[in-house]
Amino acid sequence: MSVTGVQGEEREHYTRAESRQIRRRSMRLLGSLLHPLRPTLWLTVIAVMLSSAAQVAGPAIIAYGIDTGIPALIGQNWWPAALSGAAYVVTGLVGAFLIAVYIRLSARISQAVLIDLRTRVFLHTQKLSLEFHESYTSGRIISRQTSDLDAIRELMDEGLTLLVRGLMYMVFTAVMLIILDWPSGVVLLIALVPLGILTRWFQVRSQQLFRRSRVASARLIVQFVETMTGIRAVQAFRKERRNEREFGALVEDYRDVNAKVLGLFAVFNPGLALIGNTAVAATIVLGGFRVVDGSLQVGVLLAAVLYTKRFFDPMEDLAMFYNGYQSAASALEKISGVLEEEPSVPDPERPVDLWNASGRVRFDGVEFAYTKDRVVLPRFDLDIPAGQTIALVGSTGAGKSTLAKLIARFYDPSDGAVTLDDLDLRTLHPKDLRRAIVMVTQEAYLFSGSVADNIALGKPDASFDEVVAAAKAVGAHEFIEGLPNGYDTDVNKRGGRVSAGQRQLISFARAFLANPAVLILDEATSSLDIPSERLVQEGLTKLLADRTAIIIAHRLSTVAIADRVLVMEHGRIVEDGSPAELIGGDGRFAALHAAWRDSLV
Ligand SMILES: Nc1ncnc2c1ncn2[C@@H]1O[C@H](COP(=O)(O)OP(=O)(O)OP(=O)(O)O)[C@@H](O)[C@H]1O
Repeated sequence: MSVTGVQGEEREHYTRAESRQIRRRSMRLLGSLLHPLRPTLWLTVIAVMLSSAAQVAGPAIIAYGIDTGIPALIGQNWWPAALSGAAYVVTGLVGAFLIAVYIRLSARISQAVLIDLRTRVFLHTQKLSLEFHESYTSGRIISRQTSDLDAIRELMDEGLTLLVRGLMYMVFTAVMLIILDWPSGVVLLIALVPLGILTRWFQVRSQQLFRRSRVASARLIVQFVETMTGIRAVQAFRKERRNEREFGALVEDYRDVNAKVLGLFAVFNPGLALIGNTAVAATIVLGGFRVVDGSLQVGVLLAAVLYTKRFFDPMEDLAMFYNGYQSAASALEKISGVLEEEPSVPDPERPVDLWNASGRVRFDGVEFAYTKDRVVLPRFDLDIPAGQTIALVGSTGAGKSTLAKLIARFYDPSDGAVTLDDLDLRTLHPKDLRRAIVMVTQEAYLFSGSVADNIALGKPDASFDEVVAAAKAVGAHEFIEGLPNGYDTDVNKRGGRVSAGQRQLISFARAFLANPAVLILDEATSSLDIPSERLVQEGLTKLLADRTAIIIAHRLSTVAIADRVLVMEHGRIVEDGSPAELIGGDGRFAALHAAWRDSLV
């Protein structure tokens, strides 16, 4: 199984080759993010190194003060003591200044990386084809944009400086200790053995637990987002109790795994303190004997003790860093997977010009399958002359929406070609395609903003008069005038709420303004009341005039305004003719029509 793009994202285990592939992909992404920031990065590293060096100088200066400064003071010589005091203050000040410098620089880097990454993820996911969005849920997209980016932000904001500073500090400290007093250095080296074992133990255990904790928190987000996006269904079907139970189980799982993580720290941190204190004690005892026999100065012993103690200080931070690093690395892996996805409906490299489409649509030997194992539309041909109004009918799952999506090029056929004015849709510039073919979906989605903005989406440079003219044409003007702020009413604010039928009319006005050669309409829910239905029906008639139209008709009243009816069954067109012909015949449509007529009396 491949791990390209978002495939295999939910898997817990990867083969070695797959891990390498994923790691390489996220490193490439990281490299491309950091590349423009190289000068700032170098400055940051230099500032961190210098500040660590300045801090590490402290104990050596103290040793000099005690062993040279104090004896000189007794002999009335103030200079060495004054010098060590001044050196201590100056290194302290320089260290503090450099800390301020690198905090500013690293903040600048982390902001730049995050903004870049956030923008890339947004623009890229927006560009990906419908096929991607139909399978990759919005919960997962939101996870990428929120918790994953947060994990990376946390690492960049604090983790990286912790790591670089901690490591630098440990290396410098060890080197200074060895230079100053090598026997104490040997004690430290011996302490590294249990330290290595403890760290390895922590690393192995924490890797699994941190991964489980991330999976658990991602599940929480997905569950939350899916409940909230489907809140109508949740409340309508009284799913709250079940959701509460499911959410409760997820929270419990998350808590358990976090408790285990804390348990790890409960062993690691005291273990660390034990090793550190033992090393300090050993240094004191060993050094004490050497001070007594005169082979070691007191000041050097004090410095050696300070160095040994300080060596262990950053270790707890490094363990925390490891946690942050793992979260950020896995977040980056997932994000790089999303960014690796290619639109399954790619833009043509050299688009063909299409100015005024007449609206003739043809399917030439088209076959279509969403997944390789199941053909949804077996091979077929279909010719729709310009200006014809087609009603697509058929039972649920027959393939009507699929056929419509092929005309709108939300998907490309698996075989054959869909053409507009004899041009393959795959060769058209997306702008030309969207201008020529417009699909009005069932939900008639309205964006936040005014009614006028929502209508103007059909033609972004439209004047207000054109917006009003479009609304009048489809019969939406009257109800819009009646809204609290007329055309300026915000459709998503309280009071600005519009009914399903009104929403449909707004989307008709939008399509009317766009004035496409081909209009595809996934017809409204049949829940409209009679006056609304009549209103929508009138709007529809105006909208359909002078263009090719394909209507997925759920109401037989809509079929009456069609020139031609296509009846679909199991992905095939089983009947094709004018409404009168089909009603007069003895096929499926005639039966459907008879049943509908009977239901009216
Ligand atoms: N994104 C998808 N991935 C895989 N299969 C799909 C997808 N969308 C639809 N299908 C399948 O394709 C077949 C045709 O579905 P389609 O939505 O075109 O039917 P329809 O006639 O429009 O139905 P309805 O009237 O209920 O909307 C169905 O069997 C459905 O399960």
